[in-house]
Amino acid sequence: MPDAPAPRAAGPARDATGPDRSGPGRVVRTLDEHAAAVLALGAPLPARRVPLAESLGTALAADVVSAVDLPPWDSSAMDGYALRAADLRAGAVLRVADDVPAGETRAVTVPPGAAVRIMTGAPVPAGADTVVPVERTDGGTDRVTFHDVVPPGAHVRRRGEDVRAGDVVLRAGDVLGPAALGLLAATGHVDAPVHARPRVAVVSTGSELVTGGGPLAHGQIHESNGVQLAAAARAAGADVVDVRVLGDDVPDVLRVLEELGARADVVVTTGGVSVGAYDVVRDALVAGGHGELVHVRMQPGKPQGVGRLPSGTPVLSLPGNPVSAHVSFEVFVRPLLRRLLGARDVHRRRVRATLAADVDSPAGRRQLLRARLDWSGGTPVATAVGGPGSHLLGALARADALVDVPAEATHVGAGETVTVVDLREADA
Ligand SMILES: Nc1nc2c(c(=O)[nH]1)N[C@H]1C(S)=C(S)[C@@H](COP(=O)(O)OP(=O)(O)OC[C@H]3O[C@@H](n4cnc5c(N)ncnc54)[C@H](O)[C@@H]3O)O[C@H]1N2
Ligand code: MOO
Repeated sequence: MPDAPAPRAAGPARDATGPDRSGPGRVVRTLDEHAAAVLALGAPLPARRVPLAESLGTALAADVVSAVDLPPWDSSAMDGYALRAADLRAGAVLRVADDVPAGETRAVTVPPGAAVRIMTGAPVPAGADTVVPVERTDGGTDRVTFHDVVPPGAHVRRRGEDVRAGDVVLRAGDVLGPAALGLLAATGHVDAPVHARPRVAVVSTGSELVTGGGPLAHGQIHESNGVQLAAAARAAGADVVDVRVLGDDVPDVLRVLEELGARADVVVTTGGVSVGAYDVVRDALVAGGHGELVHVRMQPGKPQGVGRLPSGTPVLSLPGNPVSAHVSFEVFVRPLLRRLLGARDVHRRRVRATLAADVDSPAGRRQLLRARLDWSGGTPVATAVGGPGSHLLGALARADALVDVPAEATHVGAGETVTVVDLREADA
């Protein structure tokens, strides 16, 4: 994430088996160091032309030029009468010489001393420079009486006043939202040169996980991270090609990871990366020689795995706690997906906000605290929801922001200014 402290000059430290229980042999990194390491795993995917209807949320691989002027000709902004401004006076009565609906392709001219009935979006006839809305007239069809005047040039949209043929209307790296797609269509395009969407496979691990609803035995829980991460990947612009839920079986996890690696651009796993006896993703990454285990100095999201599968596909192993998985996706996976997608800006918007109430934070770990942002006043106000527990999914679902508490801070007081990551999806 931006606004970060500079990475340490020295190489990554190896963590001793100390009181933080991060585990022997783990690489210790700051959030920014790990985010940079993950981002370095990918580059924008190849470009192709994709129909506009399938391009929402993709990023342009090249600048796009307009084929036409917008508007393409002088057009009326109102239903009414087109005429020469010189002929308009309050109380004037003019002959209605013609009728121009939208879609009229005849070249119509308004004679001096006459008016042409015109509809919104229709071409303004030659000779006319002004449109009088129908409400300011008697609405006549043979002869029309003008109740009052409008300024010369009123309600005429000039050819090319919005976009000119040859203008670059969108740039490489722009992510296509609804308005951008509308602009592409209006400027004569039926498809767009965009980078491929990253193909993402999601793997949840844990013998306690149950899919498909139904009653739970003691010790079981409904699987949720797979659903959550797949949705987050789609919201980031990715294609989710597979979602698997696996038990705590190392050979099985290893086999599935390698299989998915051949079909995906990124494999995301959740669970089993900590220091427990059955942390199978950790063991599969080590057994397959596919990656390293990392202790990131953050909360939530401390245990992480990262590497490459035999196909070369990056594998990102997030912790199993639902809030940890979600926040880890936000700060590590999403920027990589945005990079593969070719987006110019891979990071979420960060804003300065006022903290509504005191919060505490662990020393030495950068905390990303779930919060709601109130934008109703001048400066946004951030209210933490649910506290720091990384199991608090109910609170996560109410949050729309992350308060970024620096690693060295152990307390931030009400009224202090904090940096906040805005999690709301932009309209691209
Ligand atoms: N002795 C230590 N224990 C733990 C440490 C530590 O340093 N020393 N770190 C803790 C931290 S911090 C985290 S985060 C977790 C991460 O552990 P894992 O990645 O191995 O995750 P699991 O143990 O598999 O699961 C944790 C938690 O999340 C639930 N879970 C897992 N997957 C799903 C899913 N797909 N859907 C819903 N919920 C899921 C799981 O049932 C557990 O409750 O380790 C701490 N422990
Ligand atoms: O680092 Mo864990 O992700 O705090 O719960």
